[in-house]
Amino acid sequence: SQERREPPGPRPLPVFGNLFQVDLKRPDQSLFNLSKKYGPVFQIYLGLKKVVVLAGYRTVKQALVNQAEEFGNIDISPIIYDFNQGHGIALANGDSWKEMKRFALTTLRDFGMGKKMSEDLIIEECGYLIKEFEQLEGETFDRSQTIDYASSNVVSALTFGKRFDYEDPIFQTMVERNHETLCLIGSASIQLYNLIPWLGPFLKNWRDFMKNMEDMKADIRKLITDLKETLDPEVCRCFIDAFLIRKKHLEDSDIIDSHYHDENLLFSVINFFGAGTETTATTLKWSLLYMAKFPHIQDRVQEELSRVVGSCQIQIDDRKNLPYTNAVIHETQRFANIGPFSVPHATTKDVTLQGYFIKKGTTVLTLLTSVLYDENEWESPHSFNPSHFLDDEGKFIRRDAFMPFSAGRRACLGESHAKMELFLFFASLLQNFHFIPPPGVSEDDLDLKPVLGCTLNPKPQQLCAVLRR
Ligand code: HEM
Repeated sequence: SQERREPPGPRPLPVFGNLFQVDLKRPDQSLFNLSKKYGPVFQIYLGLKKVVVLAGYRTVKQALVNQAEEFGNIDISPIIYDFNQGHGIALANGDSWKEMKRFALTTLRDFGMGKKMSEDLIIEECGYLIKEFEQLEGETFDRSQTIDYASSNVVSALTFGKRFDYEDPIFQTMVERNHETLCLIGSASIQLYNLIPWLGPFLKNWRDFMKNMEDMKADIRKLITDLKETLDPEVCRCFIDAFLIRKKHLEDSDIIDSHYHDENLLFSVINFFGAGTETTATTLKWSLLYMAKFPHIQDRVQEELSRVVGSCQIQIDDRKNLPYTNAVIHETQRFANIGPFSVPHATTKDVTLQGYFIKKGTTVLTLLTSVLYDENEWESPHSFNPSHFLDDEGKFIRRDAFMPFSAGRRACLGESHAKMELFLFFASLLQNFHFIPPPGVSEDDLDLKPVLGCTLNPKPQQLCAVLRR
């Protein structure tokens, strides 16, 4: 019947499905192109697996916001199950997810409202990051590791109640391993494993992944143990403390089968570290590359910063007086589009979307590329244009299709935190340094084509940070 009409899509080959129709270098672009042919709701076969793709702001919003419940599960593929066995926040579903997310949101909000905490620890980290750049004395740098460490330290301070020295070998290993694990999850051989799980032990990437997970869990368990041993229920130092205190309260009231158990703590922490490090760091790397690439935009940011804050310490309250800087950060997130697929979702029940029937448990990709580059929403989607976020008087404006954090009930838990971090890091760096291509390289030579890792990353390229003071 009409009710059961499946979404259209290209005809699949046996076994391979539509794999040959997807450019693996930019799969998101391929799917965006297919949506122009088949419409905003279409299906493709990645091998034997059927996936429904949602494209464009209107459609993605309709699913994630208006039908939030129906489209609100994460797709638990075999590798995701190996990752966390259903525990934690980012890759879990059901009551446990709901309770963990609620708890994490409240806890982060409390840290932000105790005002000083979140803001101060980001400002402190800015200081360390600036010192690292100063030491370069205008020499070239490739932007990567220091920024990863700074970003990871903000999440670490929230979760473990302490930052790490950039030279700390254990910390360096944790950051590197986190990156490697995310890349492994995205690798071709792990996708093969997802289709044919018994292959696991024969695949090097799967074995590496499992080993990484064990090492990561061991490191984090150790950090948790240290906090447990020094826990004072009257003083909450970090997320882990907040969790342990809640757990103790429940146990003291003889509630022992709650969701507040060691595995949920362990994987929530792993999620914070995993979701909070790479995303913010990659965005920041893009922002510096754009500034070197578009010097007239950098000049305007620096003019605004000089005029509004001068050489004072930048604080979050300054954001409302820095509309151009804020617009540049938003445009960076839009244009860089670091998580083009978001996280694969799955339907929680049979559902109809725009007249198409989608069965319970179907994998759904919300194509964020098609939202952040939606031609019906953005005046000039294919160019870096901060005016997307400014009105005629130069005031900052929000845009509905600004959806790098996704939307609806699975929306990013760290959104307001990440925004604070991006603003303070970016504005402090631009206040102190001018970013330019290295000697002998012109702005035109800087390459904006992304490389697909676990996020869309800038190509490794050298830049110079010239002190402005
Ligand atoms: C620029 C920075 C960031 C971007 C672009 C980003 C983006 C995203 C996206 C697209 C999702 C998936 C939403 C979905 O499934 O529909 C997500 C989920 C999540 N993010 Fe972020 N994120 C960022 C920073 C952070 C930070 C700093 C944290 C931690 C403090 C964090 C924690 C999480 C968690 C825990 C989830 C899972 C939420 C859930 O499943 O309900 N993220 N993020």
